[in-house]
Amino acid sequence: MNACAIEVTGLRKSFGKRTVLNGLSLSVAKGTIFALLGPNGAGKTTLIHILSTLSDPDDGAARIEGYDVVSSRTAVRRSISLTGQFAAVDEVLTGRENLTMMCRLCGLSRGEARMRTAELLKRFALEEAADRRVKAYSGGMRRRLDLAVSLVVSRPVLFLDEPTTGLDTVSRRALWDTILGLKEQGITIFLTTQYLEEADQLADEIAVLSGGRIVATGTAETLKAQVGGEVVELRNRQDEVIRTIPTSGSVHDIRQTLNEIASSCPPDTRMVIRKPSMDDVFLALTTVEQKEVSHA
Ligand SMILES: Nc1ncnc2c1ncn2[C@@H]1O[C@H](COP(=O)(O)OP(=O)(O)OP(=O)(O)O)[C@@H](O)[C@H]1O
Repeated sequence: MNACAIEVTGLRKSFGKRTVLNGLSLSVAKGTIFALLGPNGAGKTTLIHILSTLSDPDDGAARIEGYDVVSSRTAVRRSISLTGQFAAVDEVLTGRENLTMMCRLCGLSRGEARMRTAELLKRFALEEAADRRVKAYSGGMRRRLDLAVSLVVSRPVLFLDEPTTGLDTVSRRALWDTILGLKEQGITIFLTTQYLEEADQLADEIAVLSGGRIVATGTAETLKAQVGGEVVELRNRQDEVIRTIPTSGSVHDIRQTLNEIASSCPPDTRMVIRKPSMDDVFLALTTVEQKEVSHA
């Protein structure tokens, strides 16, 4: 049995002269959470559209649960659920009506639809708001409803395109718990995010997308280790970070760094040495890639 839920090799996609995906390859193990991390416009949604058969690649191949996204479109669609960036629910209907409608569209009988709707309202903590119109829902409630709607029929692979964008911290954390609960049920989750903390908290594996390719993959820990052992952080009098510099942490390296920066720092600059954060990782990896692209 293939242990990969998603396999992508050499994927390319351009819009006119703009190359968005430039030979992208990745694989996602079954039953894991995979986070694709990239800044605005990096091509995350473009990749999700190809993997969910909404658009075709120009070149390369992608398989979901062993099915090719171009030649076995129907089998791929039967293997996936997709929650996009914008809530795909009807605002005039209530949460319960939206769910029941989707259940009926998916072929469930009236009785089955009622039961499945009640189950999903409970699972996504929407019971209290079930009979309110969606236009009165908060952002977090809408996201939960959107997720519930996409899970009316249980599929092995779930795509979440920036699931927590625009949510406040409390709603974001609540949605993380929901996503982790779906993983516990054995669902493979492929999510895109701009939030490093989200990738750090949720994902078994993280991939950084930059310049149309995956520039690094690993766990949050291995990615941090890749950037270097420590970071020298310089702070001004107001305690604001003015610069961070990766370092191996050795006395020799830190002395060399200090020699290089000391003359240009105001006298009250303070220095701390700390482990790199995911922000440092992201900056280091995408900056190197941008330099390579602009020199190409
Ligand atoms: N149908 C299209 N026609 C032309 N250009 C497109 C099309 N779809 C996407 N693009 C361009 O491709 C690039 C990548 O877009 P995409 O939406 O995949 O990025 P993203 O990483 O999801 O960004 P965001 O985080 O802002 O959603 C952007 O420059 C976008 O303008």
